[in-house]
Amino acid sequence: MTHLCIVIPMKSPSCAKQRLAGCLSASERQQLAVSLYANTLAFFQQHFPQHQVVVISQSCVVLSLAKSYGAHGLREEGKEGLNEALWQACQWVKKAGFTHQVIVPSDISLLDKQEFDLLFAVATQQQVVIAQAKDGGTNALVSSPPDAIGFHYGLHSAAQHAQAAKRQGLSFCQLRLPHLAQDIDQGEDLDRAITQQAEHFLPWCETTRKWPVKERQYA
Ligand SMILES: Nc1nc2c(ncn2[C@@H]2O[C@H](COP(=O)(O)OP(=O)(O)OP(=O)(O)O)[C@@H](O)[C@H]2O)c(=O)[nH]1
Ligand SMILES: O=C(O)[C@H](O)COP(=O)(O)O
Repeated sequence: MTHLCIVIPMKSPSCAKQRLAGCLSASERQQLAVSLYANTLAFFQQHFPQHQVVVISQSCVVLSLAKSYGAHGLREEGKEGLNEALWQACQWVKKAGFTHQVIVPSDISLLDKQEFDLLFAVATQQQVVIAQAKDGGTNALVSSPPDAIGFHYGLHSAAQHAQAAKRQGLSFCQLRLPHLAQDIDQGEDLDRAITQQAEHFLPWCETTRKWPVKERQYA
């Protein structure tokens, strides 16, 4: 019996999207981070209400927003970074008796139900499933049991997670899904997202008066 918990790690908005500092102001970066995060919460509440969602963050505002979308909020202890935050969340997921943990970042520009239907279906057949990010990162990580492998988010993390699963003799597979591969890290990612999914980003663009500016210079 699959009992699946979705874990969303979320930085404090004031610290988020630092790589966009070359093209967005601090308040624009904060607005973007929060709108992507709220969109992620709304997506799972609407399309996968049967799955528990857990958010881990240092920010009370982030945890309060999680609660408003029916998610459970976990207060991150210390400031050790993403991998430590995920380890803390994983202890809660294990203790709560979930068989599968699915880590999803808060900054995927367009979440696609069919891609997650596929991810969750594969998760019933493999102990680890890695949905690669466009830059070699990890944009979704399924593990069963939740602590099946350690967390190696950072440079080339998809390969790191695959090696960890292989080392431990676990069944695993890597997926490259068109929308799930697209998180927003750099200015070019933001322009692509606004251009390709304008209707989805319209509220944020209008709030911040930002629109794809072809000649915009990115740092
Ligand atoms: N709880 C928690 N979440 C984190 C931490 N670092 C990153 N995240 C989250 O992990 C996901 C991937 O984050 P990154 O792309 O590395 O960070 P970012 O804030 O989106 O962008 P940068 O500031 O440019 O690195 C996002 O959902 C972040 O909010 C952390 O230390 N703690
Ligand atoms: O995917 C990862 O390992 C982390 O999210 C960091 O990668 P990113 O900075 O490309 O999002």
